[in-house]
Amino acid sequence: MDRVLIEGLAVETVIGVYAWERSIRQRLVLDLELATDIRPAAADDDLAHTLDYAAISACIGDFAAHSAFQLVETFAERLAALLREEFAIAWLRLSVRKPGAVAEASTVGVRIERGQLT
Ligand SMILES: Nc1nc2c(c(=O)[nH]1)N=C([C@H](O)[C@@H](O)CO)CN2
Repeated sequence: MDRVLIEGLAVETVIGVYAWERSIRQRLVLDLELATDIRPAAADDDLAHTLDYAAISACIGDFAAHSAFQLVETFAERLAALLREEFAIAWLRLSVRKPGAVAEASTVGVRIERGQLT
């Protein structure tokens, strides 16, 4: 199956388990692979026949701006469910990274896959 890609998408959100994290916004960096057949869009050269990565990126930014989860796990799970519902995405792989959360690591985070590849 083909994929539409969104890589290195930076968003600002309230995220974290500790008290000091509840009153600040922190940066998360997301990578997404969205399964879709790109041939109909390519055949017609028509954005309406594919997953619009600009619209999806805007949706993610809005989701982050209005969420305040403790765990990156929860952020990832809820976002994956929202995107699959809103954009009829059969399968996706989503990485959510929280750079700077662990000083000794270049980054930390989670990667999930949801849905079925047909
Ligand atoms: N698996 C996880 N571990 C931790 C998380 C998390 O979201 N998932 N969060 C924290 C803290 O919020 C941390 O990011 C603060 O530096 C700790 N471990």
